[in-house]
Amino acid sequence: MEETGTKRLEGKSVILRLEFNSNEVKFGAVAAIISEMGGDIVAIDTIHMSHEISIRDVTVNVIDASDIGRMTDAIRQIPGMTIVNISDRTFLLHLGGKIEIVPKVTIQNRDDLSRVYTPDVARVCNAIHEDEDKAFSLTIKRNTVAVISDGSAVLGLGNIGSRAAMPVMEGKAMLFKQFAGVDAFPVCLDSQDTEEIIKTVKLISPAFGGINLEDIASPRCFEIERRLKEELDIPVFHDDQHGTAVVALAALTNALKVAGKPIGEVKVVVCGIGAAGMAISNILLAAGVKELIGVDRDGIIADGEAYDSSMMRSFAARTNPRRVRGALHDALTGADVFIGVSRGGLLRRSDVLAMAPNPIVFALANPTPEIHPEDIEDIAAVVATGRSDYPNQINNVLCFPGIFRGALDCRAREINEDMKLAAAEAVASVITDEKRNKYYIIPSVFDKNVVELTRERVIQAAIRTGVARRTPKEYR
Ligand SMILES: NC(=O)C1=CN([C@@H]2O[C@H](COP(=O)(O)OP(=O)(O)OC[C@H]3O[C@@H](n4cnc5c(N)ncnc54)[C@H](O)[C@@H]3O)[C@@H](O)[C@H]2O)C=CC1
Ligand SMILES: CC(=O)C(=O)O
Ligand SMILES: [Mg+2]
Repeated sequence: MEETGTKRLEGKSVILRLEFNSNEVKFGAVAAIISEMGGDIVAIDTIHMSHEISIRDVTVNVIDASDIGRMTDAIRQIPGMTIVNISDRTFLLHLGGKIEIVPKVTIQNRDDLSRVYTPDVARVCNAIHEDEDKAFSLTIKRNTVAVISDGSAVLGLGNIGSRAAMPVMEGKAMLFKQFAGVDAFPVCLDSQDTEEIIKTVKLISPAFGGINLEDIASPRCFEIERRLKEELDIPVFHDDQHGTAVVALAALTNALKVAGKPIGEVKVVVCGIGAAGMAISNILLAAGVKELIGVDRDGIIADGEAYDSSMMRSFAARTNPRRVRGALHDALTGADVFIGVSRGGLLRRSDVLAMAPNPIVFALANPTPEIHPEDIEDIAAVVATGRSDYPNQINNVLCFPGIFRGALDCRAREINEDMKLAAAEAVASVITDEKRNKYYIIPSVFDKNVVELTRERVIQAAIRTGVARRTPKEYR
């Protein structure tokens, strides 16, 4: 099995609305063609049925999206059969967007109206004017996070712009609410200018208890986060950096136990030293990794090379102690761990074969990983991706809901290093010694213990490091 860039089409589900004359054609004929063309019928809904005309919605799953074209061409050849419509279930789910705002109380009469709005609301406004901290208790601020993107590094899709980023940010908002009860709002900015973004986020910050920066390209994301952290008194967290780093550390902690390797003795290669790669490297160094090599587009990052950014110069100075030079393959020779947060399909089976025995491969690029698990399952001790359709999903969704839940509940001023490390320990600890194995190094996002434990550890760390402005009842 060789080599890089294998083109793989992702599974897809479509609904075909079929109209046919039941005297002329039987539904079984269509079903047979769908099956022959690689389709799996998962639902049939009758929309209309008369003596002659039958209209049915047929939901079909296919592994290879190109099967859909062949299948519909074949169905169109059946005499008496018409395809009225083809709908993509994912697009249907996005019609009109995925979230909405729902009031907590209903306005039933003029008295209610005068309380929620003018004139009575003015008393509440004045109370906040006199003591701005009351914004936390008397407005949505205490439970609301802005999910901010400029659309410049959306998943692994690149700079697709702010409008195209909205479905991802709406998705993040859903995850915040479903997993941690946090009200999050997607804010996609029509600017990719660092100063404009900083200014805009500061201007809208009064309404929010936290800022989650998402899918903003490096190196701009580093400066934006640094300045906002300095200039705002609410937590600012770049999810692609720190969320990914926390979950990667949690997963590596457990993967190393499966592979039987201590963290201080492993050689780690991080591919893609952008937002996620820089933060993953930093947290792994803080957690005890001694030999870490970064690889970006131009190859291995090494001290002594000329880099434009001071962050890259600092990274080079802190990593690659043996001053290895060359390309990804050179970095991977003899390495124990590969962590990819770069681009889909760039890792080859031969690269993994060059690694040390029992290699650990985290191919985290989304939506297409650096290598597909089935290509190396037989030679790797542990494989993980960022996707939900393989075992071992390393995705920042495992930590950002719990981290923000904890930070909001103790009204933390910031999310600091101790809180991130505490979150990584919490996520890792959900997998007990008895349960841990090569396919189970990281819990499911649906495991309720993840958010609960993360929240608890994050609050404890915030209190310990003096950034909590409120102590929740259970910690008093
Ligand atoms: N599983 C997860 O939870 C997460 C996955 N990701 C994925 O990681 C990838 C990177 O995301 P970000 O760090 O936010 O983007 P980014 O744009 O900040 O960084 C990407 C880095 O990869 C480098 N790169 C591009 N092509 C390369 C190549 N051929 N070889 C080596 N390096 C290369 C770029 O120069 C850049 O430094 C994306 O695919 C994203 O979807 C990001 C965050 C979370
Ligand atoms: C998971 C995520 O945040 C990303 O791929 O950008
Ligand atoms: Mg992201």
